[in-house]
Amino acid sequence: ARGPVTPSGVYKAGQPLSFFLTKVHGIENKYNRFCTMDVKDILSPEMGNLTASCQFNYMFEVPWLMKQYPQQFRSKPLLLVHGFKGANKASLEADGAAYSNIRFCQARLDMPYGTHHTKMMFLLYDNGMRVVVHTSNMMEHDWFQKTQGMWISPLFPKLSKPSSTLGESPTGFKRDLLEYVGAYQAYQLKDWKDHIFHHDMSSARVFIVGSCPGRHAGDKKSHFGHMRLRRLLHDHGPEKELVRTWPVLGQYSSVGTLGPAKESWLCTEWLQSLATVKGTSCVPLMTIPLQLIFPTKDDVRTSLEGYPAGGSIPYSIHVARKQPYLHTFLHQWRSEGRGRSRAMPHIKTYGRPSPSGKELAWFLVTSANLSKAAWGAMEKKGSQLMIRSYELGVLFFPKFFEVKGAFRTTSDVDSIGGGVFPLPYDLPVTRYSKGDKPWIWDIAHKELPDTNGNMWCPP
Ligand SMILES: O=C(O)c1c[nH]c2c(-c3ccccc3)cccc2c1=O
Repeated sequence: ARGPVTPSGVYKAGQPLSFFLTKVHGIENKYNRFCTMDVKDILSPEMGNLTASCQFNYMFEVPWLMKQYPQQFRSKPLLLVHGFKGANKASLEADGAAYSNIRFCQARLDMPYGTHHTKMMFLLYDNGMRVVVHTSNMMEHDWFQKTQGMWISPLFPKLSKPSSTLGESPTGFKRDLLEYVGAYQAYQLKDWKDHIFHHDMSSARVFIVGSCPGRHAGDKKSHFGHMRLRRLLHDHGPEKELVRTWPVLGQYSSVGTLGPAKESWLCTEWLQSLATVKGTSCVPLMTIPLQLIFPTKDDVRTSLEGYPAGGSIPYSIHVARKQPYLHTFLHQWRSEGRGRSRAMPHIKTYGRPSPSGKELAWFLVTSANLSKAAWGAMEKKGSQLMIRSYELGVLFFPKFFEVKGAFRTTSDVDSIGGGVFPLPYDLPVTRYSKGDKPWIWDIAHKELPDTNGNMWCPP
């Protein structure tokens, strides 16, 4: 199959990878024709006859969300999984009270500074179930003029009886999804765990990479966060020789406090995980180029949205000031091939591209920004991994898509074919120019006007 084949046989994607970008409004149609989906496409009757759904997310505009469902699905049971507390929780629940089909599940956030970032849809149909793992908040602006990503599962058929072993995929998708959902320890998710038990997920070819709050020790240490990625790269990653000179790539829309020096966490613990190859994590980190993609002030200023795009790129001056070393790794947001150089990134992706960018040893699309809260930080001499937030992503390895060696890549998808990976941005990356500054959301930007002729004067 060439990706999600809807009942009418309409192909919404050109590849079995099922990795899409969201539709960007206001750009040439040709850039929204292949490997793109709008929120209404995902919820369309063409994907299945919906009987219930569950939306895991961070931010919700409830009236807008309800309008994204086709009229005939707006009365179906809808569970919203969030991490809000206090007034924010009350406000969200008040918004939902207007809809008798909406129920809520508040994810427990016991660690300070934790957030429920995970963005996932469970879509239950009369003939099966689909899982969508993505990067967009359930609010209009996130689906309008930004670069966002998603993985849409094949239709998982219903099993004749529930099973934790039947319906397992070569990547352990069903087991790992159940473990992730189980980590919430929430009674409101029991029915959805049962639905997962009841479906055959053997067609899933991606690995789940999740984070959940807690101090993970023993064998659980490699079940979440960057240690989960380290374990998967150790078990299924590229041959050491193949990627010896290949960069590690990180692309994200916000950054946490990573410590006073690159050796504090970024270029030691975190890079050690992402640079892991088949069979070993012992690679000379000094020889591994680290390439980070993060929008410049001018990328935001000249974007389709203008400076307001920066309202979803919350990099604080208080954090930036503490880690000037980070800026030496930064590269511009460039997506000429996908027509998205002016659609600011809210997608988060990580991978191992060849120096030319023509090949890719693995690729992760996730909710996780570049932060210790999301990826975890080792404690107690590396015996436990402390994670603050819920995050979720899916990891693509070539061999699980019948591709020998590395994926061939393209950032120009109008000729997408088997085994070619549709990148969200242009590779090789483009370093910041002299004078380029990273976008910072809580300082004024008044030197030059944005696309709409406005300046940026945060309160
Ligand atoms: O999970 C997500 O997608 C997002 C999570 N937090 C965001 C914030 C924020 C920053 C500091 C404190 C609280 C919220 C601001 C703007 C966009 C986002 C966002 O997009």
